[in-house]
Amino acid sequence: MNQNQQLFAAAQKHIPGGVNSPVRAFGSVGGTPRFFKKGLGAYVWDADDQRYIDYVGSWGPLILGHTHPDVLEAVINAAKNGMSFGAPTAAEVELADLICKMLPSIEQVRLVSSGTEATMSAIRLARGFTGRDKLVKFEGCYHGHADSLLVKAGSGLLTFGNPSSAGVPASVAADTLVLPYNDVAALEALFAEIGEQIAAIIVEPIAGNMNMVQASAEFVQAMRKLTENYGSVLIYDEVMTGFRVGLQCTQGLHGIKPDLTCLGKVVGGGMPLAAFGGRNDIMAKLAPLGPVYQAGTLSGNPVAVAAGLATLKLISEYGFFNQLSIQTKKLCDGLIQIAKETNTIFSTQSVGGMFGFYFSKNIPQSFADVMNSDRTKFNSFFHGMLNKGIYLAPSAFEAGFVSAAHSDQDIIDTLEVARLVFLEIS
Ligand SMILES: N[C@H](C=O)CCC(=O)O
Repeated sequence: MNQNQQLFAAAQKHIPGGVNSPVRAFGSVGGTPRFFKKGLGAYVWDADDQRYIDYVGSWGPLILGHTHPDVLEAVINAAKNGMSFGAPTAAEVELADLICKMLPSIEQVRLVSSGTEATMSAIRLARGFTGRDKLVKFEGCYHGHADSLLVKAGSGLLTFGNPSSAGVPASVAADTLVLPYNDVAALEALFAEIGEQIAAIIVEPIAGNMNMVQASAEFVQAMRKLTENYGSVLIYDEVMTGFRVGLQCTQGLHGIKPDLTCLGKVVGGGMPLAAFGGRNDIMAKLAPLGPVYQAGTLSGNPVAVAAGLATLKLISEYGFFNQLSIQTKKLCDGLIQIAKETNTIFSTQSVGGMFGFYFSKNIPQSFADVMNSDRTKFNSFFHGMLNKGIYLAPSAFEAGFVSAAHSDQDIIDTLEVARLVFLEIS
């Protein structure tokens, strides 16, 4: 047994499934998860000292690559002054100001510790604000693991083939109404029927938890118009896309202002930090100002805030997203070219530093399209790449990420490996 195998066996003794989050377990692709011991720039090293070019980036946060020197320095300096106070700090005021400056839809923001906390709190707030219970979500979207959101969800639930979790009371799930993604007619019909009862729509505006599916312009406009007309709250879950697809996130690309936005991943620079924020009148309902309770001992943790601030400052530098988009597109264009040359049915797309690839002729527009892609082929591709030093997400239902640390040579090396693997599996 190699080190990864030994560690996985040992891990299963005291950690359920040997992992602290299900998607890490290589569930649908099979095989042994890699246990990482080091990350630097675009690379990670596993317990057997195998180096990989990393396109997972801790599932999205590491837009600058692993252990960026400025982020590291900020974290070390902050930690030296205290790991946690459970009290306000100047740095969290600076981060809140910066977020509000970068995203015009956010007038007030609250910092939390995970994406799940952000979405869970945003939904409670939307319900408290509207006095309504019903929530609309879309099939294949994953908004963290709060009870009311584990209904027909993507990410690890899809990976393990169980899109609605056990342990969620039917009474809780009953208020979550699930519609197909990008289906304007279904959305209009639901609002026409019970629009006055709907507290909120929550959506991944670019769904990264069923691989990568983009909301159409018509769908975005319909969500905005219907929520405005019926007094419901539009929640953009930009935990994955926030500061990843562009400096003003997906909402900037869509040219709309959601009522509430959830952020995570990049905003915390690789540390446990997330946020939710939006309109003043809605945020004013939060305790201690209003009746909606939300709290957290580690919320606004100074070390995490330092990582977030350092990261947001670096990605705000002129040309950052332009360069990141070019690099990500180079990868996708290269893959398409190789797929053509090897007669592989394949499609791919990218926005900013986020990409999806599918063993299907056309880029998926819905959950059903993703389900119809050739996932057996995905698994073979994944393992072929992994064995040759390229680390992709171990699931056909997760997006990929390019960081500023991925060099031209890294992309060239990745494409060379992809060519070999396409030939192997075609
Ligand atoms: N898709 C998930 C979050 O974005 C992947 C991370 C996890 O569930 O551990």
